Amino acid sequence: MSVYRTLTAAEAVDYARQHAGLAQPDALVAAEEVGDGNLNLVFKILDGQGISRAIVKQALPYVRCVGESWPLTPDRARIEAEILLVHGEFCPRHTVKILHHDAGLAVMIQEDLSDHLIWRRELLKGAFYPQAARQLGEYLAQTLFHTSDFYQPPQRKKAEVSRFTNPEMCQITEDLVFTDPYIEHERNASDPSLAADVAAIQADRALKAAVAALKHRFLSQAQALLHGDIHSGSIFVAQGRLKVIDAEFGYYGPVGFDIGTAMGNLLLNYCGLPGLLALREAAAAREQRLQDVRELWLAFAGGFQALAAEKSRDIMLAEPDYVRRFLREVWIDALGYCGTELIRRTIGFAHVADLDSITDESMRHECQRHALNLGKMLIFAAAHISDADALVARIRQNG
Ligand SMILES: Nc1ncnc2c1ncn2[C@@H]1O[C@H](COP(=O)(O)OP(=O)(O)O)[C@@H](O)[C@H]1O
Ligand SMILES: CSC[C@H]1O[C@H](OP(=O)(O)O)[C@H](O)[C@@H]1O
Repeated sequence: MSVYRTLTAAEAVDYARQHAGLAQPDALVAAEEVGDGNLNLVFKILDGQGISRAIVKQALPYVRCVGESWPLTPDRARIEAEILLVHGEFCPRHTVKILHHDAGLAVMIQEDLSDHLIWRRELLKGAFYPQAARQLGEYLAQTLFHTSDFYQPPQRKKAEVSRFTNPEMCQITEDLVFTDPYIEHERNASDPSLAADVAAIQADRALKAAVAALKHRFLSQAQALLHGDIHSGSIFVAQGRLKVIDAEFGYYGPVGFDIGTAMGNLLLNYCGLPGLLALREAAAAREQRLQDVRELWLAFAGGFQALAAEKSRDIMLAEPDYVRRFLREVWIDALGYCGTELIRRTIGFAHVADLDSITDESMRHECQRHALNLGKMLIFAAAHISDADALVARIRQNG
């Protein structure tokens, strides 16, 4: 195993030449660092025509957007690469291909997806990808079913839980999603005019108890190998195509966390649209987002149910009444986690462009308040929302 060092652009090119497995490695001549996430270095490796042929992604030993004052395990790169390999085995159509990885250097080489676009950026412009939500639901059904106890032999599953124990990254989620927004914390960030809303959230004992229950399940329910941070910025789309990247927060956790995070990011866009687009376009795009949320759930639940009927290896778990009961539990969890994502992306450490890029201040605050209220409603009402149509009706009632 190699010893860790941070790669320069020139070293990234050499590395790709040696390890990407391309037919003409010497055609690779330059690298461009394009990382725009919170954590890592990402190089596009270019040929003589300036066309990107592969991606070299390396974990830094700290949180990139903060600096060396926030150290962070580079082992997250091994976990990310290995999760994407597992997910790629079960859903190759919608998982980025990992061409090579090295745990010592905390580096991986991925297929280049430059012929796709980041979904969040498309959603900000009001662009609609009618198949994307269904494809994301399919990715979630395949990856979560095949890594769950429905499919994995129990001894192998326990070994996998251990291989993917990801304590430092989980702690970030535990803190940033489930704790900081509900207390005064220096990592939180929100517009000063939301101060009263923030104070109300932080004083709401019933809300804190409901979020505590969600946090407890995140801490203790090893149901399946999650992506762990499946937001629209970690999803590439093109017409009829969708690919998931960036699984470094993954671990064995509650299935509803992935579903809720994905839904939450679609709903953050729903809340932000009136501040991002003109009235008519915003209204149309909002309808598409509601359709996306519905499709996402139906594709996931339908896919999981079909896989459970066809491929479950545990004959007890395969009992159709139990599968239905399990999916009901996932639904309730997902609505709760959708609520916590809406809240943490509005008043916590890591925000989203769907709200923060709204330039009109009062409109931005209105959209942010909407996200907070929708988040609270979902956390409280989760167990009383029967299905995807009832969810859409509730969201409409909420504003
Ligand atoms: N496989 C890929 N193909 C093309 N561009 C990529 C690929 N992976 C990452 N990128 C680019 O790098 C950016 C950051 O990647 P990401 O994996 O989200 O980093 P981080 O882990 O720091 O959040 C993406 O938004 C995208 O623009
Ligand atoms: C200190 S990490 C903050 C935040 O960043 C991650 O998102 P991204 O995919 O944009 O890097 C994750 O959501 C973390 O909660």
